[in-house]
Amino acid sequence: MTALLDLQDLSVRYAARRSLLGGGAPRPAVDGVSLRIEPGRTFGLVGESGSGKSTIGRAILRLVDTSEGAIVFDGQDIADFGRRSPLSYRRAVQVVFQNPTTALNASWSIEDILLEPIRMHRKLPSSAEESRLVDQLLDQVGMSGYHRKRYPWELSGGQCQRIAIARALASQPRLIVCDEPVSALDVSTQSQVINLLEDLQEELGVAYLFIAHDLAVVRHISDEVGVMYSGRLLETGPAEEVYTAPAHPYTRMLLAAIPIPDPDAQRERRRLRRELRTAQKTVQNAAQQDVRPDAQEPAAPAADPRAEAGCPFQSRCPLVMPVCRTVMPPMRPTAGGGHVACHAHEPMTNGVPLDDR
Ligand SMILES: Nc1ncnc2c1ncn2[C@@H]1O[C@H](COP(=O)(O)OP(=O)(O)OP(=O)(O)O)[C@@H](O)[C@H]1O
Repeated sequence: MTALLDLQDLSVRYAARRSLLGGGAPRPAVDGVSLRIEPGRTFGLVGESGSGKSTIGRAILRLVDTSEGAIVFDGQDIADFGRRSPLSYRRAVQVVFQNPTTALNASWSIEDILLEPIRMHRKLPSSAEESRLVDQLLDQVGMSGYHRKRYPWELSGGQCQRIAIARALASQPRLIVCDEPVSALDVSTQSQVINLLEDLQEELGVAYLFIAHDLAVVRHISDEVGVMYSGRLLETGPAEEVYTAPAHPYTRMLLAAIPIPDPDAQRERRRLRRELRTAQKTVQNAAQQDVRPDAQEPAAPAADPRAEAGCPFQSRCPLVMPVCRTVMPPMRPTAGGGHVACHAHEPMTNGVPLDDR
């Protein structure tokens, strides 16, 4: 299937912040990220704070410039648009931000908030039709006509997020960048909003880039998942595969940190920890037997992962090897149809380890 959105080796650098030590080269906030989103599907992008997730969203929305690589939307490199995106792109790609109360203009009524994108993008022949569309959008996000004359500050966080979703839908987008859309909501509201997004996707065929710092949040909504660390994508794959057979030590650590009351899930987590310990021993044994000079060097922790060569996860990785300190591992296929950037991962070809062929 042709990708709706195709990020090709995308890098984004912010201008270096001034420090007492002087400027220095700007470090990439996003470093060589490639991912694809098919029409009507959801890509869940996870990683801890500062890993570069929102920067990818901002680059897609053209709020920051791309330093290297390309963002191809529906077959077109968006760099070809020039400084200002055409209305067609702004119509096709919408955003829902984390904080619904600040994302909505507090001095506008809900009706005005929805009428603005309707007038900009839909060009309906009469105000009666615009008004009908306001009702329809409210209905689609589970709100009623009663809310038309209300203001954002009169609504709950969950209701504001529903309005933000309705506003995004007003232009009939093909992709919505959902940047931590449920992080500011309580747990029961989170699942309502996620269910709503899933229902809307089924009804409208819209695709989502769903950004979250928590793997648990993206599990059910995502078709594909990508795990970021320090500007790099370390693992991608079909959501179920990433959750049941995580290939990167960082993904395993993130999964092991999710609190789950379910005994089956706890068993699964113990299995993941065992797997990680076994892999750790295998790597340590291999390093001891390795006669290469660099194999003898101790794995010193790196102060700033992005300032170092090699894998950005090296300073926290239980499987770190000397090569991890000098060479960024390329993305290699995993048995489950995903890709992982890890030197400790057994390379696969069509699901078969290379050494077993
Ligand atoms: N405007 C900016 N100027 C300079 N550096 C920035 C700017 N915005 C973000 N950064 C830096 O870029 C890196 C990636 O930030 P980004 O916001 O994309 O991460 P994130 O994974 O979305 O984290 P969070 O969930 O906290 O938003 C961080 O090191 C951050 O400090």
